[in-house]
Amino acid sequence: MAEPSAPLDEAGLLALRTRIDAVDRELLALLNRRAGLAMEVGALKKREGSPTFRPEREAAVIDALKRDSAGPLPATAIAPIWREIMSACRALETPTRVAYLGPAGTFSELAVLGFFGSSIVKVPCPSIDEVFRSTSAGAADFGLVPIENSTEGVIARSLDLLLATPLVIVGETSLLVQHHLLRRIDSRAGITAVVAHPQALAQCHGWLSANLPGVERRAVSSNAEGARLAAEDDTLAALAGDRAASEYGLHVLAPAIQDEPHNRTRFAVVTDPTRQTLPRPSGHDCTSLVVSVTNRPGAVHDMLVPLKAHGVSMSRFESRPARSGQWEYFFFIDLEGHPDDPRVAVALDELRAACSFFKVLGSYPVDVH
Ligand SMILES: O=C(O)C(=O)C[C@]1(C(=O)O)C=C[C@@H](O)C=C1
Repeated sequence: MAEPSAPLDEAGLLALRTRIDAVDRELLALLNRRAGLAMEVGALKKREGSPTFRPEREAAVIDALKRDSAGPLPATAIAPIWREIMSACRALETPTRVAYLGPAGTFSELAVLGFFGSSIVKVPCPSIDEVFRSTSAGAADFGLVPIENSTEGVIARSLDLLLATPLVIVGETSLLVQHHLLRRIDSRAGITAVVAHPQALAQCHGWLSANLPGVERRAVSSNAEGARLAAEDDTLAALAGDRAASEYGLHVLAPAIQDEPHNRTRFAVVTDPTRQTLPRPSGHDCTSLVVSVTNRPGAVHDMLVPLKAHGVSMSRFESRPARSGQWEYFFFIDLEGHPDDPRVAVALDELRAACSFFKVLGSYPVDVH
């Protein structure tokens, strides 16, 4: 039996809440003062034809506040609070339109809200190709696409489009991705098919084999689309996250059934470099490239020598077949640093000289949590 709780000190509670109300009024006045200053920045930028969104500035603001915070707010609470504040301030300057793999309720949408905050114009798209197309055509200022998953590896279509289109990466963000088994009725009996994006079906392969053997796995364009279908058909179950469950009113039959509990997806934020300025150094940056070398012994080793020689660290090295039929590969490389740093610039120049193909996909602030 639980201990009977002590009677609440009503007077003490009221006094504390009155003080919280007073602090909230102060915060509101300060936030409005901040918003006014952001509007002045916006007017200045408009006069100079300069874009509103400055990811390196936002990353630096958050980094500095996390460093200087005296607590007791945990450092992890700082980034989401200030992302929202800056999102609202940015929206007063100009609306930011962001394309992503929709519909409502996808992990991509969650990543968009985490990165840009909620004061944006959402442009949900039916495919990754459409995200690139909308951003290239100027229907969106930015696009957000998944590029790799910690369980399943690269998202090939995103990498192929980064290679093939002139869009550049200006930011990154990552999400812990938990898939639940969702259904309109609260029972596992009579499920004829599990519908989800192929990546989610793959990430839950072990659980589905053990718990729903023989049930069809049907690939659809997104997990949210699967949830939408499951909301209309009682014979279907979907694999999707909390947001899709609440968006489509589905029961969680089994929570977090992905085979890898720490399943993370990394997303890239892309833009058209003719419409937006590229991020300047934030102090903690990543440069992404795609390169190819002629197929000869030692070629990959030689290509990487300049990085070691100039002390530039590599945080990712991924190969994709070049589809030439010659066993040639494209290598997707992430380096630590920004080309404004002379060490990185020299390493990049030497690397370029050692490659038969070389393209910088973008330099951007490392994800801040
Ligand atoms: O500093 C700027 O350039 C601003 O426009 C202000 C501000 C902010 O709210 O702090 C808003 C948008 C930018 O992306 C960066 C920062």
